[in-house]
Amino acid sequence: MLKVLTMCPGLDEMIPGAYLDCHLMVTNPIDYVEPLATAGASGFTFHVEVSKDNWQELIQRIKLGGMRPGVALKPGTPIEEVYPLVEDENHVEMVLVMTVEPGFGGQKFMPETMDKVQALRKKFPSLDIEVDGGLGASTIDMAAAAGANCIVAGSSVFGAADPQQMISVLRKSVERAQQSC
Ligand SMILES: O=C(CO)[C@H](O)[C@H](O)COP(=O)(O)O
Repeated sequence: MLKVLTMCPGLDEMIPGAYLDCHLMVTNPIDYVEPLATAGASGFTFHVEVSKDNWQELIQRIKLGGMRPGVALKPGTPIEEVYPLVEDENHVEMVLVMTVEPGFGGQKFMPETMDKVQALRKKFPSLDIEVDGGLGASTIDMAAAAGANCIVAGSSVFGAADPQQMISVLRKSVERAQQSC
């Protein structure tokens, strides 16, 4: 069980123009909508596993807070669980397919999660699909080919001798995959 929570009000002003993509691995995401809106978050991604009863209200509140709603799912959660949230009139704008168990950086990419990315891309050709966990030079092509277009990368970028070059490797892989569609 993780207990660490850090909010940084005014982050948007400290890094002007940055897209602040906030993924909440918490039990009650609705409690954090207002604090994150105040902190200047751009995107608010909640977990489908804890939002079965209130995702419609959550999406509405996130939008009212001026943020972009996204939904995340853990490796063991079937992809079908997010379909209603993408298909609803008031829908999420991004799906985050976790490619490791949520919790910590530095874990090993789970290739079996790519079936979910593929299914999602086939059903929703223009949806933003994010992947998070173990993404780096040796795994990015798999994720990009499956249809992911938003990449969360920690260890591979911050541990690289040249972080900018690593970001470019990740970006080019996604661009190549998109061109070959
Ligand atoms: O927090 C995470 C899991 O909950 C992520 O996997 C993390 O942010 C990305 O780290 P890495 O690229 O090292 O896997």
